[in-house]
Amino acid sequence: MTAWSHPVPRYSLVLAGLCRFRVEEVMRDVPFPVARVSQLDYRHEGGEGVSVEAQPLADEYRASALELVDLLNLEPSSHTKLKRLLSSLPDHTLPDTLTSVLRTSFTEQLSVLTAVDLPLRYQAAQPLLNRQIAALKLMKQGPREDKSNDGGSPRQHRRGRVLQIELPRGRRGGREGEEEEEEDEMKELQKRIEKAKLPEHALKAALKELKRLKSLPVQFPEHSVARNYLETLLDLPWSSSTTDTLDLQAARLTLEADHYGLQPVKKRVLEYLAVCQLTQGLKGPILCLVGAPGVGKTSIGRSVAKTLCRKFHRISLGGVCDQSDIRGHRRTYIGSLPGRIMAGLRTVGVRNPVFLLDEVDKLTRGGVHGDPAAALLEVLDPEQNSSFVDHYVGLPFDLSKILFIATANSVATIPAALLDRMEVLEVQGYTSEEKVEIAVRHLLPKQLKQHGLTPDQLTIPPSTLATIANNYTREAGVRGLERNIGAICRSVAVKVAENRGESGKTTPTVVTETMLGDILGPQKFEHEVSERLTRPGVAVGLAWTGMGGEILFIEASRMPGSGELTLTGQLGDVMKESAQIAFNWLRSNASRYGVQCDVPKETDLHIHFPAGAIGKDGPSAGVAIAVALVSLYSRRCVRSDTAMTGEITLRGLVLPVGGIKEKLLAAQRAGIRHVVLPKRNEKDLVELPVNVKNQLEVSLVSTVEEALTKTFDGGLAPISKL
Ligand SMILES: Nc1ncnc2c1ncn2[C@@H]1O[C@H](COP(=O)(O)OP(=O)(O)OP(=O)(O)O)[C@@H](O)[C@H]1O
Repeated sequence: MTAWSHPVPRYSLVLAGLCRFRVEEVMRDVPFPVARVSQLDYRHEGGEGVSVEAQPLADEYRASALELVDLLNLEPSSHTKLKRLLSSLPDHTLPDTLTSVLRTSFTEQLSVLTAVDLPLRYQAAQPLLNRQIAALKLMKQGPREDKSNDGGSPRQHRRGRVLQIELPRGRRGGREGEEEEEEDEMKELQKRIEKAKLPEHALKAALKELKRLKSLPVQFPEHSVARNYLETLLDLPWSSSTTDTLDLQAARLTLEADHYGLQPVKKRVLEYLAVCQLTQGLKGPILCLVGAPGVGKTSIGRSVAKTLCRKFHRISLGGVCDQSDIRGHRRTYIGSLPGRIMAGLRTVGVRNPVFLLDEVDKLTRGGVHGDPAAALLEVLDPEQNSSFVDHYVGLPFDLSKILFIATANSVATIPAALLDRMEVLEVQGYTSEEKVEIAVRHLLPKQLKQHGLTPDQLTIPPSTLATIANNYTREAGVRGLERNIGAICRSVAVKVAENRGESGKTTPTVVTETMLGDILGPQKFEHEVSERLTRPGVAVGLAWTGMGGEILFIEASRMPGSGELTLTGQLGDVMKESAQIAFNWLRSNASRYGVQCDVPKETDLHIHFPAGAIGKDGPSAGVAIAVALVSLYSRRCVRSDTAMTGEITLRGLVLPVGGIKEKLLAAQRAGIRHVVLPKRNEKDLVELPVNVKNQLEVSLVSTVEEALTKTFDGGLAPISKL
């Protein structure tokens, strides 16, 4: 098994306000505004303190700020850190910094920002800080009913108390305005509830929550929790859906237009859609598209949604290790959220979208907070999903109208119970020729459009595309190819933009193979097989991973020592056992091949699988290991155009292995001309594209003996019979 990780670039933009200024004149608007400004305040870092007049106000403000920190219930270490941070802030920046983090309205923030004179700024900022402190104190006391009975709701009493503590008389009008604003918002929510066409159980829950929301002071954390919940409830598509417009003929055309090749997958997808149409339902098995990265799995999902005129949403399951990712967190937790299914429904706004469950094979199983696969099972089970209850939403929601399509790189790691509910559709890797076709028909036009170019401005001939596919990428899919085409488009876009600036005209660019070095840098992959097979003890195996097929070098070497067998290259147990089997087969057959297999005592044997940083496992390298060992001990080189795959037994039989098509495509990509395969894999050759069949000579073998006759120039036959 192999694993690669590509670093994902992340950027952060930091904006810092330096001073207050007044715009005197706007000189230009596009591409960004440029203005002449006059500076209103500016202090050098660590500069002078505040004026004598402002100092008492500054001291009072700082004391309140420290009081606020004490009320925050922080961990001791965070508490100390925050206090230290506050003490390090100069007096004149404190009101700006703190106001920006307090719970304040936009108008209030603006009032602090527009106060250029420091005393005025403190006067504007202090009440806001006081209000927050009072609210925190009140919260600490806990919600209590106000006994004074002069009408109005308990919430108004509590709100009133907070306001009396901290609002100077002059600002009370502002707070009343805010209260009115909030009342309006409640009315708005009420209207939304009425309009939302909620089913009865959801309507009841929404009205109950609204009632609760009205009774909660806005400063209470529960207020925002209740509000978020109500908004989630109202955003869910309880009754809205799109109308399916399934026309099989049109579906066929869309699938053909969007994808080159992939005939078996398209055929099966059409069958699936036809059954959906006839049964007016989607109770069939969930389709699971399995294949290497970049072979078009997501893209097929998107086309299915397009053919049905449904909305499409992709849910990435990679790394999901907690069932609450699927089923949501219970609302008792602050910051709890609905699960990915409900969040997806909220995003698409209809209850019958196409959901693509991406990377089901990357679900982490057996997490401490419940198995996400079990939760997913419930989502996908047609018997249960008509009343799926997300922990956050807490109400049954009908998921049966959703069309789920799953994708995975390999079936091996899909949880068995999930796999049982799915119909696996293999999406194979592409040959070099197919990649060029895909690039010409789809990738290049797409990239041109994305970069604002036209075919008149940039042409990449098929021969150049083939060089990119063969020498700049080594992949089963076409994502790397698309990325390289994107890089060419970017470099041409610069030229086009520059030329346009000068003369208003563009010169067409035809990218030849010789230009690739300048644009994409040196070639990343070469046909190195023949160079590496010039010494005895080296053989080429064929491996299959979730990333597609690979060629795998095997190097064996012996040296004086004490009879030790060393295996390196991050091998899994099964692969180590394969090496042991191959070696012991050779020891028991050494005399028949006239070789001195004298490992015990006099020599050490070392077998290495290069690309040592990548983990490898599986039994399919057995034949290749045996061949490398025979090559080492017989001092004969393996054929320089040959690669092989197959499991071996101790008796020297060659057993069938998986991933034949991907392995043969990888061999063809690496410039191999001859492959040795287990005889029992003959049936897998049927699905091989004709051009690959024509380019590769295939030898089918049942025993290691037969394999040896095929892998050495002139063959290698035993000198005596068994
Ligand atoms: N047969 C094809 N015809 C046209 N375009 C294709 C074909 N195969 C792949 N592509 C294009 O290649 C790109 C990558 O495909 P996509 O994202 O669907 O891959 P994927 O199999 O879902 O990969 P992953 O497993 O990494 O999610 C997309 O731009 C897609 O349109």
